Amino acid sequence: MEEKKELLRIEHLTVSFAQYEKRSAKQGELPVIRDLNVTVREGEIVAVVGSSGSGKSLLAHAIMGILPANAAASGSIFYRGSACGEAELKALRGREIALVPQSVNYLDPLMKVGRQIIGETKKRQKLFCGADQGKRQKLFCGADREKRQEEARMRELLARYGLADEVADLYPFELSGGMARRVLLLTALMWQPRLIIADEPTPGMDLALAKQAMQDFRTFADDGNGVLLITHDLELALEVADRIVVFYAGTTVEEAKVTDFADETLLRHPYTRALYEALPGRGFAALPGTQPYVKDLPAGCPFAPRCADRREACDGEIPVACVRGGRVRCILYTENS
Ligand SMILES: Nc1ncnc2c1ncn2[C@@H]1O[C@H](COP(=O)(O)OP(=O)(O)OP(=O)(O)O)[C@@H](O)[C@H]1O
Ligand code: NI
Repeated sequence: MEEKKELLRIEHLTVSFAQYEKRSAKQGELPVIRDLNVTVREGEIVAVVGSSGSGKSLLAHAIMGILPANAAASGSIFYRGSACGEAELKALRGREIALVPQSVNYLDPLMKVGRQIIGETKKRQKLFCGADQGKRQKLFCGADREKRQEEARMRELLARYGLADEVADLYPFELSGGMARRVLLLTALMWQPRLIIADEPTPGMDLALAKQAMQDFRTFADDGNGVLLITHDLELALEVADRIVVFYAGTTVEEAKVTDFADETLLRHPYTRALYEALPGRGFAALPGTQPYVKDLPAGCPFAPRCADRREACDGEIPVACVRGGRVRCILYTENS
């Protein structure tokens, strides 16, 4: 079978925050993401699964080029085969890559919802048509017809997510949390980008709407686009994704096909197996202990303190191994272990 074309490839991404050390004017570096790898191909939904604080949102922000000012990133981000620096990412986020942010605070509080949904689409078209060619753009885009089409599409999307037309005339503060989430989601769908980065898109939605969102992601991916679905909900991810990337304490510990989750013995990393054991259908066996805070990360494997298979070599460097068509970062799969 022909390998699908890559949309996004992230290699060895590291994100650190500059911070002052206690009782000293010295600035230290706090790495919160370390050596992280993710790939999304055309036609794929890739789910990034990990518990709170594992670095999922920071990954989304690194891809969108919107990390906070005190963060420094290194590593490589490729979009459709081209390496992207800050400027390239900025251009892409207006056109090709859309974010469904985790926080509803991303809505502009001073602008009516409808204008925001359509405004984002306009911004994108401007980039396509050439920003400084105002008049030509009007002719080129057929302004009136275009506007009617956009409004019709917006109304269709609003209805699909159980929102009345009137919602377009509200300000964000007049929306409930769940309504605001739906607006963020349909804004991304409205753009028709090539890649959607959806950071916890469904909390606050009821089951039917969450299912609708997943179905829309599936259709979007089947049209040859890509979705990076960020979630702490493995069950949801298993329903819709093609591949699962498991995060633990700021790094990728495993990359597996969804079908690997049909049989526990196909899973590779002890943490992935622990997540699997915690699924409702598997008896909710919660893993004792907590994910370490980035400041207290042990050397070597961050999961080692909670791992039943722990051995001395876990304290050293752990390379990524390719196993059964997936990837794993665990000493059990390296030579001489
Ligand atoms: N601006 C910041 N300054 C310092 N540390 C930060 C900053 N933003 C995030 N972090 C730290 O980076 C780590 C990863 O945060 P991130 O928001 O990516 O987690 P997450 O996996 O998205 O969690 P959640 O599931 O709760 O949304 C956390 O330990 C967090 O404390
Ligand atoms: Ni997050």
